[in-house]
Amino acid sequence: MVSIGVLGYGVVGSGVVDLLQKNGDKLRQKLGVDLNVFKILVKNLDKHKGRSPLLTNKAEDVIHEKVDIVIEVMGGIDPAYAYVKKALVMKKHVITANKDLVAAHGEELMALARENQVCFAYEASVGGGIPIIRPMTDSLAANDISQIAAILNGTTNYILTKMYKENMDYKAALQEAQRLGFAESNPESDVMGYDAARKLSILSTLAYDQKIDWKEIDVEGITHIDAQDIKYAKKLGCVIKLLAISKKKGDGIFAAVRPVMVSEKGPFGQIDNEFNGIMFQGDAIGEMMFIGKGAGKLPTASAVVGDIVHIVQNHKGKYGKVIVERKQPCHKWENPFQWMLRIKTDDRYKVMGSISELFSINNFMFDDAQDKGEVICVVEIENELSGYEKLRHLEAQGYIKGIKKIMKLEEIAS
Ligand SMILES: NC(=O)C1=CN([C@@H]2O[C@H](COP(=O)(O)OP(=O)(O)OC[C@H]3O[C@@H](n4cnc5c(N)ncnc54)[C@H](OP(=O)(O)O)[C@@H]3O)[C@@H](O)[C@H]2O)C=CC1
Ligand SMILES: N[C@@H](CC=O)C(=O)O
Repeated sequence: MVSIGVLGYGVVGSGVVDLLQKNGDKLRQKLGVDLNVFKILVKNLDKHKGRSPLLTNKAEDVIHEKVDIVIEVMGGIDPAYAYVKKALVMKKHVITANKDLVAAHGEELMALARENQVCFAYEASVGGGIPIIRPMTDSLAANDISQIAAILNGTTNYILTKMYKENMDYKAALQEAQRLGFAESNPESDVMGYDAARKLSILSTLAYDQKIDWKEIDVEGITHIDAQDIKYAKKLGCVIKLLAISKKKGDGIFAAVRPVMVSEKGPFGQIDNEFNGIMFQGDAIGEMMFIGKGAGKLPTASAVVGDIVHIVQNHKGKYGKVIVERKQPCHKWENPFQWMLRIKTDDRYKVMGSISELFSINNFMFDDAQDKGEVICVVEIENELSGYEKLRHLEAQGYIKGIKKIMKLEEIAS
């Protein structure tokens, strides 16, 4: 029998316990052993009255001599970090879905796991139910990966889908994502793009064999996206997605998280709701995309239970390479792209004149009657640095009250 301690009984923790129960027979047949939940840690026992006799509010009941595998699905850094370290030192295998923890302390915890001859597995920390960590560490290891482009946050993708397809307002869509268990306990992490940046840092570190710190990734969230942006994106045959992109550029690495307008019919344009999509460019495999549910109870539990199976089948403490070399990513997009600009002004004609002088214009698209005080257009940009330089010139003209820009990509060029 394999004894499992679970830290956390929220969306993911309860999903893991339910899934182990639901598919217990099938797992027993596959593995030849029983998977038995020993104890489950929660913060507030009163909240869970009558739900399970295994609940406790004492961590030492879970990180216990009799336990073989500790599953950390509490979230946050404290006390999760201390609990995971304690479990590894006690030579327990550890599985986590906690990207905050993996992005901040992953390398140290992998090294500690190796030292103690146990596994530190984190499949659910990126892409929810999508198997992506093990493909990156094992199956795709023969490739030199040059680029990752991905939708990595289910909550923001759900919000943007609802705003686009059902004209739902941002706040209502966020509340729905919270109700469905997609959002973090502090959803700022989702909507400000930090969650996607953490996941991009985990994937990029594995892809490029150099530590990419999530705090050094250029991040823009979706809080400023409004119904007008969605309306203009639609007019252009586009949909707005929060994309996480990293790519090798000579000796450097570009890494950013941004809302981007992509073609409605393209590979990212069709990934809706809580689904994630992760596209790689490898020298042997070429382009490859993984799509699936990136958030939610059972999809995430599926990845956690997959890690249990992996540990039981291998049991050697080999899982997870330890990356020590650090790399600071650069933030500026170096390929041609377009910006949709929304410029607030009292003097539209002057602004249009200035834009025409500074930029090559693809399209002026505002509606005279509706879009009062705004000039809306799509302009061609050679690279981001030159684009910002031109914006500075535009702002210096004085009759501009504010500029909003959203990147538009025809394709994610390598
Ligand atoms: N939700 C999702 O779709 C996904 C989540 N994840 C990650 O999985 C982890 C868990 O997420 P989720 O299940 O949604 O979170 P929840 O907020 O739903 O659940 C957290 C659980 O941990 C318990 N907990 C939190 N802090 C403590 C503490 N200090 N001491 C004891 N127990 C504590 C809570 O106890 P109590 O119930 O008493 O409050 C609760 O049972 C997070 O790292 C998240 O980022 C990863 C992929 C997808
Ligand atoms: N809050 C996260 C949950 C999964 O990691 C998301 O919305 O993607």
